[in-house]
Amino acid sequence: MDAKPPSPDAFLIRRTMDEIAPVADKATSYFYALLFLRRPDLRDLFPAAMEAQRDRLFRALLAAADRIDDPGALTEYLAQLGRGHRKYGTQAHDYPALGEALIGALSRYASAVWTAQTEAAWVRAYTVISQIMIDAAAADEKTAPAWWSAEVVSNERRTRDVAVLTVRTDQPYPFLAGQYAAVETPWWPRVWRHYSFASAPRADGLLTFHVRAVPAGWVSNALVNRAAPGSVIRLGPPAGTMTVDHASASGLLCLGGGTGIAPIRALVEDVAAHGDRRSVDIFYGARHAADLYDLDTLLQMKARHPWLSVRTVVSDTPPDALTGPLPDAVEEFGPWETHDAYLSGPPGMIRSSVDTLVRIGMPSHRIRHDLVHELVSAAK
Ligand SMILES: NC(=O)C1=CN([C@@H]2O[C@H](COP(=O)(O)OP(=O)(O)OC[C@H]3O[C@@H](n4cnc5c(N)ncnc54)[C@H](O)[C@@H]3O)[C@@H](O)[C@H]2O)C=CC1
Repeated sequence: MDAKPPSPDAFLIRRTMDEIAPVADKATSYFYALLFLRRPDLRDLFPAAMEAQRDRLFRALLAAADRIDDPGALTEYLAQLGRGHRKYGTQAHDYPALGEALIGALSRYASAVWTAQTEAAWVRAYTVISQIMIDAAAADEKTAPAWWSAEVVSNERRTRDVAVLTVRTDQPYPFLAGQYAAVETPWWPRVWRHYSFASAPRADGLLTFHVRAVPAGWVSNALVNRAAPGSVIRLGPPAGTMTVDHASASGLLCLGGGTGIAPIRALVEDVAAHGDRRSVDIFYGARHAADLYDLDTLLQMKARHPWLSVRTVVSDTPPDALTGPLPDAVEEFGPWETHDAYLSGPPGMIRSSVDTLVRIGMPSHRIRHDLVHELVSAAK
């Protein structure tokens, strides 16, 4: 395969990132120190405890710069990021200060490769990045609120640490099955975490999330253990590209690990609602059989829909059915060349599932999942 050589700017940007990688922690701290020194007022847009936020913004900027040679992917990623930043209260005039802090941190921690050309390449990249974000936010402002208030309707405990939360938004919330939203609780102001919708859009407008309370997970523990009917949380705009292409007739191969089963369930409802009757094969993975908290619902769906198959894969204890890593089980039942794959679960599962599927011949453009770095924060 002929990989296109990077543009001169992309080459300089990648070289800076390679230099920064081993000292990314220090560069991140310095980035925020510079930012708050120059614009103390921006401190209020961030959570009180910065450890939770730490490198998210800095990493998002680096991820964007890394796509500078791929305008399609760059625009899609940044437009979503720009819209998503409205809920933090970010204004167009805040972007120059962010750019200065970014370049200040990079020039200090990548000093070995920093030249006037490198700086010029970063200035050009940041100008493109910030303009796409600003434009997307401005366009979104015309049609959508910066965030939605949502009242908890029910909090149903499924296992010791997994809860199903149902909420009602104050205004209509348009989204697609397979997408996710950032969620903020009243107990941890300005700390946002991503959760996938566990059902397709419903006639009653209610939204559902599956949340596992993970150790040291502020938002997840608050949602599982404190959110009760009447609690009000905030939601950012819908995001994510793991949605069904209804123009295609291909079967869907769905891998859901742990609470990653939530959007898979939404996809099944979406296929059913469109009357597509495409084959949908679900592999539902968990560490222990007792963690397959949503199996009953999936089996009920299977009883209604002859085109749906559901297989469970338990990795850490010997069950009566399939054992071992989720991707291996999928390989056993292949080939899947005529399917589109939908992957949802822990980052490690997504990475190894992509590797397995590509290895057994599935073209990578048929594999859908959301950005792993976004989902890492989803776990907390
Ligand atoms: N749209 C998405 O991609 C969504 C992702 N998630 C993420 O899914 C995760 C769910 O966590 P838990 O319920 O605690 O699941 P878990 O950690 O108990 O694992 C669930 C499944 O993934 C497999 N797995 C875990 N690590 C793996 C690895 N490195 N390689 C191969 N397989 C691996 C396990 O064997 C099991 O089958 C969270 O990180 C959450 O952020 C949750 C909802 C939606």
